[in-house]
Amino acid sequence: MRALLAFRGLFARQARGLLLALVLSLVTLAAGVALLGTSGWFITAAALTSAGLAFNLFAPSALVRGFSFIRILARYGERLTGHDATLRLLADIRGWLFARLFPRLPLADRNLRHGDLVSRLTADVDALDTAFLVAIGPVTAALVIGTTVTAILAFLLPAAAWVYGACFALAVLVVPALLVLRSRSAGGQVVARAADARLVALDGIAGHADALALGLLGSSQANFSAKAEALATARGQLATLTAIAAASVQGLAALALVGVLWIGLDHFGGGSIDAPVLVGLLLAVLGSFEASNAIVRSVGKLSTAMAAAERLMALAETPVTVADPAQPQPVPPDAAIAIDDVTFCYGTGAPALSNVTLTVAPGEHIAIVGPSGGGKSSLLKLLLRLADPQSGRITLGGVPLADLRQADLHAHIALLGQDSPVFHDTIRANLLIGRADAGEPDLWAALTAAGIADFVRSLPRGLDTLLGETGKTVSAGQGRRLCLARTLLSKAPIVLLDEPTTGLDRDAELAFFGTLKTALAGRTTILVTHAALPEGTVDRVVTIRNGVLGA
Ligand SMILES: Nc1ncnc2c1ncn2[C@@H]1O[C@H](COP(=O)(O)OP(=O)(O)OP(=O)(O)O)[C@@H](O)[C@H]1O
Repeated sequence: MRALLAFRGLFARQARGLLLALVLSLVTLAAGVALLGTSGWFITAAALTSAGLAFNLFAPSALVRGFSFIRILARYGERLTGHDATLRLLADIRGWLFARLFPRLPLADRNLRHGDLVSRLTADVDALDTAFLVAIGPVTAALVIGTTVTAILAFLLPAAAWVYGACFALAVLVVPALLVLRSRSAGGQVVARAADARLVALDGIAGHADALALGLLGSSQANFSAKAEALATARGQLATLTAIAAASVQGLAALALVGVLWIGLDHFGGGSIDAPVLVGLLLAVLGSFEASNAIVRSVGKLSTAMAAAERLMALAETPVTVADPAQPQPVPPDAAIAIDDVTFCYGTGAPALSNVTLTVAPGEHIAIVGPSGGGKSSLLKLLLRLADPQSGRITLGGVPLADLRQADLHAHIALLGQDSPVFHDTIRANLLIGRADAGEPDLWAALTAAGIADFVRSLPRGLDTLLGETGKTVSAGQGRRLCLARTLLSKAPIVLLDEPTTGLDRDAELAFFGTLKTALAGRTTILVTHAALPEGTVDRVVTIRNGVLGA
């Protein structure tokens, strides 16, 4: 519950919409109860009055119609405003989570895998909407309706008010509270197992080609089936608890009805209440339990919302890997990069970099090559200050990276990674990520420098061509070049290229390297690659092996 309460500020931002939805759900319930009560009273009174001669049919029938219209309109309005406010709330929660996540990337906890993050950012956030829609709103509405019906009974049938009040309180407060308590662990299991199943599904899709080639599809399917079965078991447990609670509420509704009928018949015999009013009251009692049914049906989901909130808070409260300085310095222009005796290790493992010293002059192009695991990517990570070295220091124009604001540093250094994505959007939108205010001539200049302008020009829709999911409408080489154009568009004077030709055939790779010198002219460039570099691609090549820099 503590984790769920941590989101109250975001809930408060949507207070108006949520309050309106609450009022409308109250009107819906009240109209439903009034509709049933009036109908019971009306039908009984009409039946008891011979041919309706002495009974004014007009007023009650108008009331019945009026209440049903109010009920329909209020329910419609409640769904509209409730869902609108909830969707806005979910958008706020996602924005809040992303904002908390960015300074924490890359996450120190390597167990938090991609699929798990996806699961948290989608399903766990979605689970939070239930907190209001199914719990707070209906409970409040039910309490108002129950109190009103109890007050009416206290006026007309005082003894019945006690019976009804007790049954209703048990149905809307005690049963849901017990359900929340008993379903906590089942709710937690549902969330955790759903995340597991999603992870296995994502792994299965990502590794499908390999699993197929190695004949492992069977075990991949069996693994998914086992996870899905575990999830179904947890959901079954939650559903059983919810069904028991729903049956208890039905039992309490029946008890309240029999109690009111019993006491009512006694009063009817004594002449203190007439038949139409008694029937109207009985139906109103039945109608009011609609509210409690709604609570129980959905309060089971509160336990999943609580478990989801805990997972989200754990993510949002992950310690920040690198903190901004209290008094940041400006980034010096045209500055040399100086890596001075840097040693870095992940956790308590062996050093990924040992006593590395390297200087890169402004505008110089260097390549870092070496065997896999040598420490190339780790060095780029330190240059972007995604982690700090344990000893030694890195400076930019003499200013230690630790004295710069992360945002300033990242505006100064552009990265083209081996997995830089092409987004499912137009070429224009993909490029503008590099510089939002770039004009049409800038876009074409970047495309020309990246060697892909002719291709884009040949497309019927040019810059407005949709690239499809992960750029499936362009080749791997064209995708890389579009990413390079996006990197070039940024005004960053330092460019880091991490295995930019991964996935390209040798011809495409050579063509890509061929464009680098002119495309990046004037910018300090550090190219990390496994590929054999054609003569003249860079000014200097250094090798890194087992974390040690060599010539
Ligand atoms: N996040 C991490 N946590 C722990 N160890 C890591 C992490 N990333 C890399 N390492 C380890 O640090 C060492 C250097 O890895 P790094 O990725 O920098 O090498 P690389 O030269 O870029 O390799 P490749 O060419 O295969 O990308 C390796 O031993 C690697 O296992």
